[in-house]
Amino acid sequence: MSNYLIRGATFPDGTAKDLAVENGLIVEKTENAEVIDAEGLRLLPGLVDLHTHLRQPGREDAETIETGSRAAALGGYTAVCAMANTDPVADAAGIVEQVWRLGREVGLVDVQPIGAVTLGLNGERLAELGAMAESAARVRVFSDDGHCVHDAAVMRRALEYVKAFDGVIAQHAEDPKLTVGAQMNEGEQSAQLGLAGWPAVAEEAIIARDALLAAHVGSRLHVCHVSTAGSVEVLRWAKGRGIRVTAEVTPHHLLLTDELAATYDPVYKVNPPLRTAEDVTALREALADGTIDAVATDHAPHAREDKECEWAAARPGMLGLETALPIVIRTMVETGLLDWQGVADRMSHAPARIAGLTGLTGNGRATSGAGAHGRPLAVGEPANLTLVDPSARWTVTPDGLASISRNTPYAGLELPGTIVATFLRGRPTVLDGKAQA
Ligand SMILES: NC(=O)N[C@@H](CC(=O)O)C(=O)O
Ligand SMILES: [Zn+2]
Ligand SMILES: [Zn+2]
Repeated sequence: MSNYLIRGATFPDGTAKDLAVENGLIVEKTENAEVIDAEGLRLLPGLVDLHTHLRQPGREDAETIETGSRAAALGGYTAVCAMANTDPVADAAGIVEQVWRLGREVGLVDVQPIGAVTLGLNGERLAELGAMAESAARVRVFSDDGHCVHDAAVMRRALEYVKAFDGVIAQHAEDPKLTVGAQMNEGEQSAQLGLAGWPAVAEEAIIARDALLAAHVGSRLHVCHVSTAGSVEVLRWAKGRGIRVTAEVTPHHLLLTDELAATYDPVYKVNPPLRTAEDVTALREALADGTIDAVATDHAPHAREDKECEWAAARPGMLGLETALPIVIRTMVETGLLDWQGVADRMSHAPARIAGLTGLTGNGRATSGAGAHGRPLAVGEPANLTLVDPSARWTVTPDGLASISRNTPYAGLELPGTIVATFLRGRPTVLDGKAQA
């Protein structure tokens, strides 16, 4: 394994200095190192994605663990949490172990499987949460994402169950009775376009209910892809009461609005739907003040036939891994809402903490350093690093992305920030902006 000297990089706190890497760790100094000139570049702890759809097993025509891992590394990620809505569903130890192992074989990012909450995502019977937690994949996050755990009694039992191993239930907050046939955000736009609406209350009511359940049970709730100003209010209230709830927002909900539905281009169809400009403003403010803890991509690749069709027939979801940091730079950093320390927190430290990937147990004691993410950029820590050129600008082209799928909503858009290098435990997975293997 090579040694690296990253020279003159600007750390999240704004100081520029050298960083040495040896045997996978950040060290005081190193010799015979490969030197990387990082003057003017930003150094971040390796990014961690709480919400990635890798589609393997089952839809390898849309993405595989290998292509998704490559997209993640190119986006500056060193760890991704793989959603359970695969085919078969990741609702048992054997399947999460398989995903985890395939991730290790590819070796470009750490793939941390998320387990399903209920068997087959059917919302009725709890999956083998304990067996998944005890498996080699060490699952801590459970989610029926794509579906809401809508039965309050099932949600309560799931929250109770995961308490034993400091697990967390990541809820796709959508009251299904309020979104039957929904195609986009319910509001002025949907009325004009004549499309069935997905009202904000369908999300907000479930977040409020689940926050109360989490408080009742004394367990941990995470809210996936928060999309409305009202949800932000509910989260603020819950956090103010000391309820253990965390939340994520996607890059697309920080940038795009429901006006794009007027194009009838299914690339803009996503769950939860793109909302209004007022919602976007509230989400940005909430991410800035910490009401929303983390940015998560909800990277949702879809095969051509599932997107290149009529709006109503198209599957919801958009690509996100390779554009997430640039969108955050554009919406949060260039607007002055978040500094780079904030970016490091919302895209690495916080998501790693929520997913239990920091290598520390709940009481702060170190377990194992090997799988640790979201750690400080300090001597002795694993060298999971992302090097960014914040002043470079690039134009998104679907064919230029590493994903198998092409459903990026940003085609033709110029974005700030390129990923120059990504290091996973001291090994470059991206160098000079190119994936290594
Ligand atoms: N976000 C989406 O629109 N789609 C996701 C499921 C989900 O995140 O709810 C998918 O799996 O395609
Ligand atoms: Zn979802
Ligand atoms: Zn999702």
